[in-house]
Amino acid sequence: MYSIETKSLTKSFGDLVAVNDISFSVEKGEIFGFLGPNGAGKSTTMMIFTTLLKPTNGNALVGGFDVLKNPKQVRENIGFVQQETTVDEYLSGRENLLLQAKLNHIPKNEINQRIDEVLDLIELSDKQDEAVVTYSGGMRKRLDIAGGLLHHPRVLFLDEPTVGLDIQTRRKIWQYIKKIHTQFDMTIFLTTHYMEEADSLCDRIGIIDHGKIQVIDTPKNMKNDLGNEIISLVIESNNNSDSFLLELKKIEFIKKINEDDSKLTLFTSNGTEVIPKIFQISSELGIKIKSISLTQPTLDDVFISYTGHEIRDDDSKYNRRREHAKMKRLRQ
Ligand SMILES: Nc1ncnc2c1ncn2[C@@H]1O[C@H](COP(=O)(O)OP(=O)(O)OP(=O)(O)O)[C@@H](O)[C@H]1O
Repeated sequence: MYSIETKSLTKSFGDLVAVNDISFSVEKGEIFGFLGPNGAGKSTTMMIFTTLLKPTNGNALVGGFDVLKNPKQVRENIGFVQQETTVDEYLSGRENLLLQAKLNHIPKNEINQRIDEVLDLIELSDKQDEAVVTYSGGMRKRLDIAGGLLHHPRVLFLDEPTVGLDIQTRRKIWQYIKKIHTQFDMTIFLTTHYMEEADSLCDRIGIIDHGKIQVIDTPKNMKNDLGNEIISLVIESNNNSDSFLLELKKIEFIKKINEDDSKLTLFTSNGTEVIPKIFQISSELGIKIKSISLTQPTLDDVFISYTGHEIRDDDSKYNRRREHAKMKRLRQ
């Protein structure tokens, strides 16, 4: 049983194809993550799933409902926690949730009990009567997430749930997301550009770049597919560099080689066998090895192997995102 199914989904803004013919499904109860850099098409896809944008082509079913034909039913079955916090700073935490409960048409006699339940879950009961202006960034995010849970959605959408937060707060939020997932037994679809977040939270990850899905798999399988070891090699280039690369490609156990100028990354299933062979070939061809190291693959390596570039995780993103979101709102 799928919570999200999409086929040939495409979204263009003028000449720009932000989401380019993507098809995939998310199983009921899964935590599924879209991992990709700025501008990859993550938020656009999520906005289509949450009925805030219409696709140019293709379609999607969310919670079994068609986003184009049954948008109201889709909205009743989902929670959407946007990247920007939507809480009102001058209201208390509880007042914010009351407002959210009314917007979600939660029956009056259930409101207080549901608010108590989510406040307890995200451990904000003690601070519920304080104005949000006094809350830290992490507490505001928790309150935002709580607001998305009040109507007990079947599918929860989290757009970059920890962007702009420090690493300790980020890890705390991951714990809350895991707790919510278990307690509410819901499907979670999240977007992130943090490798560690995708690795820690997601059952499966879709790597998205330039509007296209490059691969979908479990983090573990993705890493295993690269081989269990990585040899990073920096050489002093000379006329034999091309032959050196050709010879390396012939070595048994090497699954893939990425080249970045004089830096070579070799994905292998048996580093200890491969390293002596590298030294042998380099001495035969007169190639000087400046450095060599053997490590275990990370999700960063997986990302590079599928996209050919790093995810560019820079701190300026948060402000850029705010500008971006403002632009989106203005254009709608
Ligand atoms: N309303 C819009 N009008 C025009 N272009 C848009 C609009 N929304 C998004 N885009 C463009 O579509 C592309 C994908 O944007 P999207 O926000 O989906 O990316 P993303 O992966 O979520 O990255 P980011 O985290 O930077 O938002 C980008 O090039 C973006 O500039």
